[in-house]
Amino acid sequence: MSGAAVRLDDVTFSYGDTSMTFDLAVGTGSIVAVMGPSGSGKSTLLNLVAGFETPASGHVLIGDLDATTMPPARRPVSMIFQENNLFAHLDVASNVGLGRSASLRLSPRDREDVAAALARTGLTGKERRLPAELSGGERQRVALSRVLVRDRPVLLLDEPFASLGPALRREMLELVRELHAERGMTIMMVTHHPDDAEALADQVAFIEDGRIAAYAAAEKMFSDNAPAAFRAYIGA
Ligand SMILES: Nc1ncnc2c1ncn2[C@@H]1O[C@H](COP(=O)(O)OP(=O)(O)OP(=O)(O)O)[C@@H](O)[C@H]1O
Repeated sequence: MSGAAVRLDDVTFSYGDTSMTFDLAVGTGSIVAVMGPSGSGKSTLLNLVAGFETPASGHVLIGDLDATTMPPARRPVSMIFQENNLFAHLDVASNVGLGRSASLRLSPRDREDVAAALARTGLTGKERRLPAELSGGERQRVALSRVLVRDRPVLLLDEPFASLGPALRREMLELVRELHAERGMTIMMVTHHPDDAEALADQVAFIEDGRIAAYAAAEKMFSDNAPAAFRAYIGA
C-alpha cells in the first residue's frame, strides 16, 4: 500500500436546509486531523470521500480517479467508525477476511495475510472469538487488521477510539502511527481531542458550519499563529 491524494473540488452537499461546501486537497500519504464543533460536517466530509454520500455538485478525486459517483466498495478507501465496524455473527478471522473477499472465499495466501494482520495488531490467539467476546479496544484492532488486509491507499477514521480510555486511546493512536509508517496510506481522522491531533496529524482541517474554515500544518494550528476561531474551539 501507499497513499493517494484526496481532493474535494467545490463539493456541495445538503441535508434539508443544512448546506455544506468543501474544498480541500490532501497530499499523498499525509495525515489530516478533521476537527470542529459538533454538527459542523466532519462525518459528512468523510462520508463524501468514502462514497456513503454523493455531492450535489463538484468532484471527489482520489489519486487519478474521479470517484464522485463511484460506489463505496469500488473506492480505494477503508473507513473505521466509532463502533459497529464488525459483523456480530462472524468470528475475528472472518471479520478480517472480509477485507480480502466479500464472500470469504480465501486463498491460502489470503489466510496467511489475515494471520499476519492479526499478529501485527496483537490479536493472535483470538481468531475464533466473536466481537461480543472482545473488549472495545480489541474490536478496533480487528477493524485495523481488516484495513491491513484490504490494503487501500486512503484510510478514513471517524472517531474510532473516542469510547476508549485515555491510555488505550494513546496506544491505538501509536499503532495507527506505526501502520502509517509501514504502509504510507493517506489518513483523514475526525477527532475532538487536540492531543490526538497533535500526536498524529501533520495537517489540521478545521470545519465550521459546513465549510473548511482553516486548513494548515498541525505545527501552525497548535501555535499562537493559529486562526482565532480554531484557538477558541480548542480553548487555547
Ligand atoms: N442523515 C442525516 N440526515 C439529516 N441531517 C443530517 C444527517 N447526518 C447529519 N446531518 C446533519 O448534518 C450536519 C453535519 O453533521 P455531521 O454528522 O457531519 O457533523 P459532525 O461534525 O460529524 O458532528 P459530531 O462531531 O457531532 O459527530 C448536522 O447539522 C447534522 O444534524
